[in-house]
Amino acid sequence: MKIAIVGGGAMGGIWAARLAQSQHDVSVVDVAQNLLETIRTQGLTVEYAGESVTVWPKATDAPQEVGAVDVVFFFVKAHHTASAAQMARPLVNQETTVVSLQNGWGNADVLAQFYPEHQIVVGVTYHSGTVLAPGRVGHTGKGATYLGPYSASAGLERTHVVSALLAGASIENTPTADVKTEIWKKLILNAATLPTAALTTLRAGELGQAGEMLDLVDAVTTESVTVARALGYRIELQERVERIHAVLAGAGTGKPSMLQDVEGRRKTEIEVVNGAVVKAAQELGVDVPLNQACVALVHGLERSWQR
Ligand SMILES: NC(=O)C1=CN([C@@H]2O[C@H](COP(=O)(O)OP(=O)(O)OC[C@H]3O[C@@H](n4cnc5c(N)ncnc54)[C@H](OP(=O)(O)O)[C@@H]3O)[C@@H](O)[C@H]2O)C=CC1
Ligand SMILES: CC(C)(CO)C(=O)C(=O)O
Repeated sequence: MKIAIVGGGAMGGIWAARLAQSQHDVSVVDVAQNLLETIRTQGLTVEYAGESVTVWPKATDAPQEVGAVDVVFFFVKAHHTASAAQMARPLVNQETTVVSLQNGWGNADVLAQFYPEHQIVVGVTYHSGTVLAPGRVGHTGKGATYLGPYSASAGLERTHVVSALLAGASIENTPTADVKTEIWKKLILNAATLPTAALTTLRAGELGQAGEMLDLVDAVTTESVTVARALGYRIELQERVERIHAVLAGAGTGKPSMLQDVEGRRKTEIEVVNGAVVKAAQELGVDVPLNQACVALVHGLERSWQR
């Protein structure tokens, strides 16, 4: 299949390597010139458990050179989704399936401003990755991936095509019509783990060690689960707490994505993570002081970089 990955950083790099290894025609579309130059001259290298694989996808900032593809995966940060979707228009014709497995709430709504709703497949992934250098990615954790149609009226055909594509590239995944529940479940994980890691510089495994920080992770989880349940999602607190502890332990020395952003002094996704929980809570009239504190602290940190 002809595949494009828009955003060839940590997650996009992992996806591009897996799909290229499965003999698909993969193009990485990105704006970072040093990344594109490295992929063109040295290939894209992904390291996992002490082993590394190098693949040679096309790498470009000119999607018109690639043309329409069968599937395009968006792996940019949420605040870049709109500009990336605008740039990626030449990749999409009426056959193309557009996929977002980004973190946070609202990415697919943005994509739907650019592409027909029935072509969009949305979901979440519990894989994790770290950019070690441009074009060199550490695949720090493996986990489940959930996919489903963005539009309730769309049916699961496109979801199954993407699911088979990923399964063929050894990316285990579950197609589901109830993908919004899975997106909220991941949002709860991210709200609990991303600002706590970003504000302390603790890596995933360190954050998962028993103690006051893990207690705080659990308390943010409890708050966000209350909001999700008030919205009508069937999400169990105990399941979330156990899964979050397992994901943190499994990601070991990996740096949660918001910590990577803070270390690089890049704008974070706090707005679409804890910010989304706060927004939903305000609409419901529920108090979420911990999520609010996370938003304020991360915004404060971002503001300090402008001094
Ligand atoms: N890292 C992780 O472990 C996980 C991340 N995610 C989610 O996946 C998404 C991607 O995250 P991650 O891989 O960490 O991000 P990265 O920052 O590692 O990679 C994003 C890439 O997109 C590029 N980019 C920025 N703007 C555009 C644009 N307009 N068009 C094309 N490319 C662009 C960036 O370039 P530049 O650097 O120059 O901005 C960068 O190379 C996020 O939503 C994240 O939350 C989900 C699960 C785990
Ligand atoms: C690794 C994980 C699952 C949680 O921190 C993640 O989603 C991220 O880093 O963005």
